[in-house]
This record gives sequence, C-alpha cells and structure tokens, in this order.
Amino acid sequence: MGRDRAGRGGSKMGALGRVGAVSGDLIPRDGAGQGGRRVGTAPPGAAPSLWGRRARLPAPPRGGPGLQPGVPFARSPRAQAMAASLSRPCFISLHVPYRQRWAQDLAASFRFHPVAMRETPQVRQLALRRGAAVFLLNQRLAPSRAPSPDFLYDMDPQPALGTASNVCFEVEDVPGLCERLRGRGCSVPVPPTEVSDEGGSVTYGVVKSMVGNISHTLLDRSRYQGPFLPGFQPVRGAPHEAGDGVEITNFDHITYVCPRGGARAALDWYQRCFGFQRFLLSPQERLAEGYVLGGQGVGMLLLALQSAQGSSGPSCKLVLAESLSKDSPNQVDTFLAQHGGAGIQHVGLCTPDIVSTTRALQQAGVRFFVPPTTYYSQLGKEEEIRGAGQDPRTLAELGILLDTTVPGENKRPCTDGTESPSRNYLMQIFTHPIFSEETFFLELIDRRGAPGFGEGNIRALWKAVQVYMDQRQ
Ligand SMILES: O=C(O)C(=O)Cc1ccc(O)cc1
Ligand SMILES: [Fe+2]
Repeated sequence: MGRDRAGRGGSKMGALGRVGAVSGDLIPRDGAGQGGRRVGTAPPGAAPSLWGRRARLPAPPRGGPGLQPGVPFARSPRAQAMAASLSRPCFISLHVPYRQRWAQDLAASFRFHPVAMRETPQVRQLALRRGAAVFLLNQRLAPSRAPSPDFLYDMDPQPALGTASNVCFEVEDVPGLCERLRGRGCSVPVPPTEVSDEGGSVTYGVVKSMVGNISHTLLDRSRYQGPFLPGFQPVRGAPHEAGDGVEITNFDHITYVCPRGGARAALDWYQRCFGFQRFLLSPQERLAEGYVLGGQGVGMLLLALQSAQGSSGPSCKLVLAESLSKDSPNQVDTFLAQHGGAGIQHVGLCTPDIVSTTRALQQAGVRFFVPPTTYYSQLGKEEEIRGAGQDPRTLAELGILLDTTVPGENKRPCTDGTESPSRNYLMQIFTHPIFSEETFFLELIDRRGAPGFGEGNIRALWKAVQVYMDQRQ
C-alpha cells in the first residue's frame, strides 16, 4: 500500500509502513522527521498554527432529530462507525488551469490572506485563509496533458477551467478509513501517505466521491505542530485580519450541482461511505421527496446532509442540488454544461456581520448578485426584516436577503405586550462566479439561530442568477 512520492518540494513523503521514506529536495537530510524522532512535539521556535485553535464542540442540537430544519437524523450504528471522526472541512481545493489568472481575486478582493505556499518546478500551491476557512489554490506552472502527481494533499483534476474539486476532512484513522472505503467500492487514487518536515508528520489519502470531479482528502494532522502542512513554507508578513470590516469565521456549507437523478444517489453515497446524516432544509421539505422548489420559473430539487459532530470539531453541511427545470438556461443546467459535469457550485462562508462584510467586500471590488427589485417590496418582507431587528433600507442597498425560517412563528411576545425581534432567521448574499465561466461562486451567510435554509432566499437567488444569465446571453 502507499507509494513514494519522492523528490517533490519541501517535505519528506513515504509509503506508510516503510522505513526510510525518500526525502524531498528542499529539506535538509538530517534525519529529522524519520524513524526515531519523537513526533507530536513542537520544534523549538515553531511558528504558531495557521489553522487557529481547534474549536470546542458546541452541544449537539436537541429535540426531535430530523423534525426540525438543520437538525440531523439519528444514525444507524453502521453509519456511526463509519463516521467516527469526519470534521468540518480543513480546506477546500481550487484548481485553475495553466496560465489562468488566479489567487489575486481571492487575496485582493475577497480579503483571504496567503498563509503558506509550496512550489515545485511543475506546480504552485497557495493556502489562503480567513478565520478558519482555508482555500488551497493549485496551479500548474508548465503545460502538460498528463495528470500531474505533484499536487500534494490532492489529486489532479486536470481542469479545463477553474474548479473547486476537493474538500479535505480531518479524520483520526486515515489508513483504516481508506481501507473501509475501498471495501465499499470507492476509488482511492492516493493511498495513505505520510508526509513530514521539521514540524512533525501527517498522514493523508485521497478518495474519489461519486459526484463529478469531487474528491476528498482525508487528513490526520494530530502529529503535526507546524504552521500549515508539511511541505509548505509560511508566507511572511501575512496581514492582520482585524480592522478591514471583513469577518469570515468558517465554512458553513458546500453546495453541489448533481446531474438529473443524481442528488439522491449522492445522498446515499455520503450516508453510506462517510456516515453523513440527512437533515431537512426547511419545514416545508418532505422526507421522501426532498425539498422541491417549483413554480415561477424555478425548478430544483435540494437534499441536505451533514457530517457527524465528532471529536474533531463542528460538522460540515452539504447541499445537493438537481435541476427539475424545463426552462433553459438555468443556473443548475448551465453549471453542468460549462463545468463539464457535476461539481461544487458554491461555498457558504459564515459571517457574524453580513452588513459590514458585504460592504467591505463590495468596496474591495467583489460583485454580488442583485436580488429582483420585487424582493424587498413583496408583501410582508419589510415587516419581516424589521421584525428581525434589521434595517430594510440597508439590506436593500447592499442586496442582502433575509429569511425567517417559519415566518410569524418566531416572534416572541414580551411581557409588556410588544413583540421582540424574531430570533431565528438567516441572511445571505451570493457573489458572481469567481472564475471566467458561470460555475463556482461564494456566498456569505449570517445565521441568527436558523440552522436550515430559507425558501424565499433560494427563490430570490434563482431569479437573480437568471436575470444575470439572461443579460449575458
Ligand atoms: O440557499 C443556499 O445557500 C443553498 O445553498 C441552496 C441553493 C442550492 C443551489 C442553488 O442554485 C441555489 C441555492
Ligand atoms: Fe448556499
């Protein structure tokens, strides 16, 4: 099992179980990181971890699993065993074709900070971080038709266009999980591999999902004390995050576009292979059908699931979208056509202050979808926004959507007879696609007690994208 991935920059890599892993060419050959060295101890003067502190687990949601939006169902013991320790994403990999503009946008406009870098003659990999949200940007430095084995912690999706193709989860037992997944018929293109440098060692493997080009890196970094991952050099002088108005704390959810008939199959796969649990997006969702949005030119099926809240941190939400629309073009079918198949359509970034973050990002040049003009004037919307304690003019000016999960039910009468603001609502805004095609985009989401998704917001997004696409035709 495993393989040597020798001679690639900045780290020692070896097939697991072998003694004397081949050393990488940028690392002094002093034996550090090989057998005999004590792992798990920080080297003297080690830089602080760029991952931030590991989150302490909030208590799991209580009451009626599966009956409320955002609350997962109980798992079968088999799924529970499989799920043992999938964390929320460590990083999401973006791949950009040779010579295409990259990184500048995420760094300059989205205010993600370059924190660690790895370069070989063939590839450059740059980690960009904001809060606990880390994107790994990958690019080839030379043209080639063959898949490059040179991308560390990932596989080469050989992109013809920019794509977000890998989600990395932290797990406790990489070899064990890879073995179990192989036993379930999954393809494991990168078998468990150990990589080390002076900060310690990590083990990772890459498994292909059954959705389009999406793969998952399974990573154990419990024995690593360095700033990012072995093989990466910290980027010096990374700017301080405070004070630019942008507050992004972590990845909230990842939304996939699946081919027709594919969402249910993907749901089954994530339940069976990763032990993810289904949850209802909204109270209107019916278990057997999923969340079907129809009418007014919208046609989409959504299914949602999340990883178990294990010992390794908060869970990861996945939303699976499938087109039911006969109208074309629409955002889901257009994604499939331009992306060349299923894949990650957008990533939701959590913010505790969507107004300030949207404003700061707009000033930095980020373009957002504009909701239909009727959104803020629809019956009851202004009251809903005010009831939530937000200002309708500000939200309209910035294009932020607001949805209370169950309109009307959240208002809590105060003892003096007035109503206090609704407590359970969420606010969202969606960026234009970040690559040159109409495929991958980002979302800001500010959750105020609402763990699910809002029907009004999804409809408004659908329409906003539709208007944008119609204009570009
Ligand atoms: O509301 C959200 O944030 C979602 O992620 C749901 C969703 C899924 C697919 C779309 O094309 C639009 C919205
Ligand atoms: Fe989303």
